[in-house]
Formats: sequence, structure tokens, C-alpha cells
Amino acid sequence: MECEPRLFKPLVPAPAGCECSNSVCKVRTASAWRRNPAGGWLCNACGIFFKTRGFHRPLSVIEMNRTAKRRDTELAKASQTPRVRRKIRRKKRIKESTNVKMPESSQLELEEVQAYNDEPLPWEQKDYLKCGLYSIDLKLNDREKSLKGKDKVTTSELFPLPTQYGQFLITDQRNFCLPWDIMTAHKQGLLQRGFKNIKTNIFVDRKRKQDDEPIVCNCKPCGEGEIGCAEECVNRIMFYECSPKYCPCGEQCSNQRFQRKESVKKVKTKNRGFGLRTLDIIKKGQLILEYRGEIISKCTARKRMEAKYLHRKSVYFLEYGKGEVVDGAVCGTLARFINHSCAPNCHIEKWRAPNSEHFIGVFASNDIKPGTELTYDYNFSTFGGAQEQECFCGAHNCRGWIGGKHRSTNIIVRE
Ligand SMILES: C[S@@+](CC[C@H](N)C(=O)[O-])C[C@H]1O[C@@H](n2cnc3c(N)ncnc32)[C@H](O)[C@@H]1O
Repeated sequence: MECEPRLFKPLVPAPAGCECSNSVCKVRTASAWRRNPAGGWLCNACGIFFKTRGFHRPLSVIEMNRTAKRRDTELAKASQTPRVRRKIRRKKRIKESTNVKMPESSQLELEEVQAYNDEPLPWEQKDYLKCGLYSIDLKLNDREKSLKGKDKVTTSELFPLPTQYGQFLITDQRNFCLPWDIMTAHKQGLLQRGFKNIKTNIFVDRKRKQDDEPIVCNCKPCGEGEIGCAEECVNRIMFYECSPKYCPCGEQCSNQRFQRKESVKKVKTKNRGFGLRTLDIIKKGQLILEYRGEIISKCTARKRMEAKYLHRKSVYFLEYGKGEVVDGAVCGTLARFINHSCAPNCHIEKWRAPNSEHFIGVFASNDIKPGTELTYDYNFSTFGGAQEQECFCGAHNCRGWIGGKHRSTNIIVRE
């Protein structure tokens, strides 16, 4: 709490230039001056002390009062913010400008001095409202009492009370429509923040490998309308994607699925966050999506788990290679929205890229009809604080848990 020092009354010099007649005080300026029984002048403090106790204010009391006053001022100053200091300076300036000078009071009688002291200072004469500007009820009561007949005020003349208006806002119900673009974006889940769709993995802890010596298959170039690099392609058998630059089948090569695009739809599920549904018929073995993200070391993953993702419900880690992990939390592909199922229709495969990096793909384990939710069996690794989660896949063979100690080991991750 900000503490504002008390602004004392301005000091006025003793009448006729004399000093306080208390021999141990002897101040020349005080907030007010009072007469002692002998007719001499006493400063305000000594005057009050004498009047209440019947003897002069001793030095010990004077010292004590001065120390307390100094301490109060220092404490108040120490706790002042620049804003408060500015406010005080402004108040002081106003006081100085409105300060009424004590008239030469050698001729003034005691009553006049007392009357002068009792008179409120200009800033003390301000009239304050009894109630807030918007206090309609109070205002009405007051004014209704004083005014009669046609002078009587009605509610419509006054500002509405904020609390009442607030209540009206809360209780009043009206149908409304969101703008089309916002609604569409909302329906497509594009309003979700904190995730960026990326086209390639981002290498956080090291540089991406350069396109060194891609493994070229021995397929024969095929004619127009024919499919190159089919089942017999050596690269395909080895789980290697062909290089678009060097593959003998060129445009006809069908072994570049990661390097080309497919289509799926993100949907909201009942109790598992977002999920992914296919829009097309998917054939068994077909690559559906590549799982991309940031390639990080397991050490970085553990650190992220313990700090950045500590309170996150969803985990987006997937094994990439030895000691490395793909993190699809912040950026990646729609594959990060694929949920777990104990009876999945997809699986994860890892393919070697021409530049000896890896492609991680979600493949169909069987034929999938359009509109079906895509799922795979998670291979959760317990990085740092990764917690096991209750499984809501609803499969007949549901294990009840994903991740943690109950993690599954029957996931197809090929190298
Ligand atoms: C890779 S994300 C999947 C996408 C996630 N549903 C979303 O909305 O971003 C993995 C997280 O989804 C949730 N999840 C996925 N499958 C689940 C299941 N069968 N039961 C419960 N939660 C599941 C868990 O919170 C898990 O950590």
C-alpha cells in the first residue's frame, strides 16, 4: 500500500516576531499561536500542552515529538513512488499559492487569533458529495425528499447505475452470429494458438545433413501413365525414399510419398482433444502423413518435459534416431493430432531420406474408409516427467493406460 505523508498545516511566524514563551521550546514558527495566562505567546503544541496539563511542555517531550515527526516523514518518503511524490509536490504548490498570510497580530486580540486558527483553510472548505455520482437510489431518495410535484426527478434523467446495467448485461440474452471468417477458422480449428504447420523438420541441436550421396534404385524409367518404383523397387524394399533428382523413374516415381502431399481433416473428439479423420479411402500400407517437428536430443526433450510442457496434457514426442526425438508440440504436421488406440488402424514407420536423415510416417495398417478416425499405438517414452494417461480409445482390447509404466511395445517403427 502506498503511504502518503500527512500534509501539515503551513507554519506561520509568531505574532510581532517574538518566539514561543516556553523557555525550552522557543520556536519562531508554528501552525498556530496561542496565549498563555500571562498574555505571552505559546506555539500551538506548547499552548495545548499547557492548557491540558497546567504546566509547560518539558524538553524531553519536545525532543520525542520532533524525533517521531522526523521518522514519520522519512518513512513516508521512503515508501513513496514517483507518482505519489509528484502528487505531494503538486499539493504543496497549491497550498503555497493559496496560503493565507497571518496578519500582523500584535494588535490582534486573543479571540481574533483563535477565530483565525479555527477558520477552515480554503481547501478544507470543499463540499463533498455524500454519495457516488451514479448512486441513483441515494440521489433519488435525497432529491425526492426535498422536491415535490413537477420538480420531482425521474429515473430516466439520471445515469444508469453501473451495477444494475451490469446485471442487465448479464441477464439479457440475445442471439448473435460470429463473422463468417472467424466461424470458418474456428470450425477448422485454426484458431488454436501455439502450433505452426511446418513443411520440413527443424533441427534444433544440430545442422540438417546435406544431400550427400542418395541411394539410387535400379528401376527402369517407365512410360507415361505407368507407375515407377513400385513394389520391386530396391529403395522401397529398404524403406528408402527415392531422390527426386536422381531417381531413374523421374516424375513417375511412386517412392517419394513423404516428399509429396496427402489429405486428412482435424476434428474435435469427445474426450481426447483433437483427432484426425481421413477424407479419402486409404489403402493398406499407404503413407498417410509424415510426422514432422523439431529434432531434439533426448536431453533437450527431458528439459522441455520438465519445464515447458510440465503442465501440458498432450505429449508430442516420437523417437527419431539414436538419442534423438521429434517434438511436434510447437510446429509439425497434422500427424501430431493422431490419437492413440489400443486397436489402431495405422502404424508408424521410419524411412531413411536421400540425405541420410529420416522420414517418419504414419501408414495405414489396413484399408480405411473415408471419415474414419486415424489412430496408432503410441510408443510413449517417459522423458522426465511424462506421466501415464488414462486411455479413452474405447477399443475392446483397451489396456486402460497410455505412456508411463503401461507403455506399449508392439509398435511398428522400422529403420
Ligand atoms: C500426440 S497428441 C494427440 C493429439 C491431441 N489429442 C491434441 O488435441 O493435440 C497425444 C495426446 O492426446 C491425448 N490422447 C491421445 N489418445 C488418447 C487416448 N486414447 N485416450 C486419452 N487421451 C488420448 C493425450 O492427452 C496425449 O498426450
